Amino acid sequence: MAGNNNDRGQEQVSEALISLKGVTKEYQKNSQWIEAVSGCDLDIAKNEFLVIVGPTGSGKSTLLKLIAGFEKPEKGEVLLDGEPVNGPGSDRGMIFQEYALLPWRTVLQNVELGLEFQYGKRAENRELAMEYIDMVGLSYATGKFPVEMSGGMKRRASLAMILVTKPKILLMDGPFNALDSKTKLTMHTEITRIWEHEHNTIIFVTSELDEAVKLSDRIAVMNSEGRISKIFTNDLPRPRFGKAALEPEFHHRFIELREKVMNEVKAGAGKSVCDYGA
Ligand SMILES: Nc1ncnc2c1ncn2[C@@H]1O[C@H](COP(=O)(O)OP(=O)(O)OP(=O)(O)O)[C@@H](O)[C@H]1O
Repeated sequence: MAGNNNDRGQEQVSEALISLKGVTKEYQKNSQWIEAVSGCDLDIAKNEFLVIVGPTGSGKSTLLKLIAGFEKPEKGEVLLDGEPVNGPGSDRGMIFQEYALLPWRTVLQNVELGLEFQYGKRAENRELAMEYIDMVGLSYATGKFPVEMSGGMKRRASLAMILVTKPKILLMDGPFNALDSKTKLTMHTEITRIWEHEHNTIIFVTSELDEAVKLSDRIAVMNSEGRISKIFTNDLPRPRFGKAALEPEFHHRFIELREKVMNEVKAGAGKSVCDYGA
């Protein structure tokens, strides 16, 4: 079974925060039923930064939606702290590729909205919103509307909107796709800093292997059959930015892991599109 074909990464999770047990999700596509996710077993530890990679259509987004509770499995179960997930909850915050900002609200008003949904209008919402806007480095732009902001600023604002509600689990689906490389680098530093500060558990989908190796504790590879073919443990020391990343030994290990993951993705791509580059 695919879930058993794991690297030692799977063995290291002694106490799982999230457990997927034999999870299968089917969709009807072109009048046929397909298994978008097929018999997945996966344990994710508290405070872990897990990155999921795989070819197009391998079920990465579907796996996140199952953990978020937006989708229900046909077979198997998703457990959170040992309890079955029956729907979305404030303990899980999902960040999509698209921005979730309301165009007629400023940064501050958008971030406050997250709190209003959860707690209603309260005096302390503004102060808390400001704290998280500061955390994502946007304090200079609290009064700006989405139309006045760059892609990077909108990502930051979306991140603050979710983070302010303090979800213990962050589900991030290609959150930094389509950002220019400089902004992406800043976002990588920021999300790592926030994760270290807030101690949340992050499950992050990407189509970029550099991003996967830079951010992860472990990397789960999905294949064209919707299965997890392998889980790699990422032993690279942190921090992984700036001077540390320029050390020859670090660079060598970085490339080595990237290659291994790349080979696994390619091996599992089948006929599906594999846009992970050379
Ligand atoms: N709501 C849906 N209805 C029908 N089919 C769906 C639905 N959502 C996903 N699928 C199909 O399920 C499979 C897995 O989709 P999913 O979006 O999870 O893959 P992915 O790995 O995230 O892909 P990508 O990297 O292209 O975003 C694909 O074949 C997709 O077309």
